[in-house]
Amino acid sequence: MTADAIKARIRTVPDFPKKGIQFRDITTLLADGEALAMSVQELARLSRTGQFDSVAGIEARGFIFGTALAIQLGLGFIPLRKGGKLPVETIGEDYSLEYGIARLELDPSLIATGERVLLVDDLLATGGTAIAGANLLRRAGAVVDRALFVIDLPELGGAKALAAHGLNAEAVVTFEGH
Ligand SMILES: O=P(O)(O)OC[C@H]1O[C@H](OP(=O)(O)OP(=O)(O)O)[C@H](O)[C@@H]1O
Ligand SMILES: Nc1ncnc2[nH]cnc12
Repeated sequence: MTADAIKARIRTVPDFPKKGIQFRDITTLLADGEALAMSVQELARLSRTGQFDSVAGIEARGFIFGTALAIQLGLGFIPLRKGGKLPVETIGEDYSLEYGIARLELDPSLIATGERVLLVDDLLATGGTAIAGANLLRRAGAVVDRALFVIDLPELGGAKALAAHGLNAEAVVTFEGH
């Protein structure tokens, strides 16, 4: 029921940002206080089977849910930023996603060796973004084996791709089709 209520608040926009993409737009979910709170509660519930020292979120939409979850769990938040945004020395990964290519960067001094980091993003499609995020965190010394999403698009194979990289992926809701 909770998942259905959350799903009902997500808007689907065809052919954005490219023809053939069914864009799952979370802005309608964010604008609904009850649905937003439920989404964060569901992420917190999924996280309870693990022990974490911090939460990392992926710019931009992953910052919203990742920060809210970190506050809920009483943990710090690690931002994985898009290329060229951080004012210090960074490590970076280039990657492909459902509709393009991008780069993520991390300030490795934010991570203690062996720190257990929970990776969070709004949506899992091909998994390219989350794998790049996990790679960065691991290069900085973190232990990363869990990733949580509000939305999974299973037909794009993201969870399988993450599993091949040692990451267990779970999501609050799924959408069939692209
Ligand atoms: O599983 P993948 O195929 O890698 O796609 C998923 C990623 O795509 C979207 O981010 P986008 O790069 O559009 O950035 P935004 O959050 O800044 O809108 C989404 O927020 C995920 O991070
Ligand atoms: N179909 C989709 N909708 C929203 N964000 C996405 N990121 C990657 N694929 C997406």
